[in-house]
Amino acid sequence: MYENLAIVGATGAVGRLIRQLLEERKFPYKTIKFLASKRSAGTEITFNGTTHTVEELTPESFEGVDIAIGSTPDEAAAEFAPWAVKAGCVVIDESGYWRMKEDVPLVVPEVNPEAVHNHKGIISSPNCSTTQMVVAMKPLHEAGKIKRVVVSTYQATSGAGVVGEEDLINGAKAVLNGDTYQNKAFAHQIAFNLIPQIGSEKYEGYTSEEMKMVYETQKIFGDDSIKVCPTCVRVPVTNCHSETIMVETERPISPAEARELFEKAEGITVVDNLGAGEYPMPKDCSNKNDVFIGRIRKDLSCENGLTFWCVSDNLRKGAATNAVQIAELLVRTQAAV
Ligand SMILES: NC(=O)C1=CN([C@@H]2O[C@H](COP(=O)(O)OP(=O)(O)OC[C@H]3O[C@@H](n4cnc5c(N)ncnc54)[C@H](OP(=O)(O)O)[C@@H]3O)[C@@H](O)[C@H]2O)C=CC1
Ligand SMILES: N[C@@H](CC(=O)OP(=O)(O)O)C(=O)O
Repeated sequence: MYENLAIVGATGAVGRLIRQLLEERKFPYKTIKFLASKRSAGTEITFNGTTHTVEELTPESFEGVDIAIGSTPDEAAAEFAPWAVKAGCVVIDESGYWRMKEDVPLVVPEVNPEAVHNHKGIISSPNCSTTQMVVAMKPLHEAGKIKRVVVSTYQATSGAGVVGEEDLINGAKAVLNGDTYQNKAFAHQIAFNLIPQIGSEKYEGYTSEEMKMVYETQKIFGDDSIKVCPTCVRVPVTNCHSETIMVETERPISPAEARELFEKAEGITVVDNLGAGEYPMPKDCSNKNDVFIGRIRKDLSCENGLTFWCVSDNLRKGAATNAVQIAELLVRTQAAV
């Protein structure tokens, strides 16, 4: 039975939303505890009308816990997940640390729900830019087999956590007032600027964020032959990642067919009327769980190419919503046994 929960990293940007989503979606539970680092231990959180004290994460935190949803930095996830598994708990982890490990399913419920059953205690939720892209790719891949993807991202500052959000707001105020501002999350000023680097230098001139989009996409589809060419850019938008996605398929898919496939797909909302100025924009997609798609058109440079615009709330579908959906999948599957 999955009825005793722990939320690890409960005070962070993603953790806050996980709490909100569990309330919104009336997630069933008997007990719940909220864990964070020593810094936040002792602070109070109200959840479903009850006040809880945040506890410091320790090896003993998982006694009697059935599911832990973790949204901590990689180093903390590397440490706590084995403690939880040892205590008999299933971990759903948001961090990058476990995603590419063997025996750790990387799950997006709209794309590869069956993978959830292959876990040995740890299930990973993908990188936020990858998640929205694979949700969009899924119906096209099923219909026409995607061979190649060229993607450019426009990533919001909330992707870098609470301090990323602060760097945009406080940095913008400082620029407007002619003051100096010391960034906490970014290497360069983000207000009134674009930064074409997310993560560290990783492989052949690609960053770690970009290589996550390559490797995680292949793992989720179970197909290493899908080629992905990503460019990840940080933009001065507080929330929601946007992407231009160009796919090349084995058989041609017309824009009309793609629209129909997107409209039928789970977790996708189409907003696509260029003449009327209607397309997804971060300000409209924030606080929503779906992946939004617009500007669907033929790629004029490629025989079987299709291109479109895709926006999704990186903290929701890119992180918290996806993790809570995985937990719901576990609960549903258990109920069905
Ligand atoms: N933001 C996004 O769009 C996405 C984020 N993710 C991943 O989710 C994870 C969390 O990201 P985000 O919420 O943005 O980050 P935040 O920095 O906003 O939050 C981090 C959380 O982890 C806790 N924490 C940090 N160090 C430790 C530790 N040593 N032991 C216990 N708890 C610790 C913090 O607690 P305290 O308050 O005590 O510091 C806080 O609750 C990261 O791995 C990130 O890569 C994944 C997809 C998208
Ligand atoms: N790096 C992403 C968010 C994130 O945390 O990704 P990951 O969980 O793969 O480190 C961003 O900054 O937008």
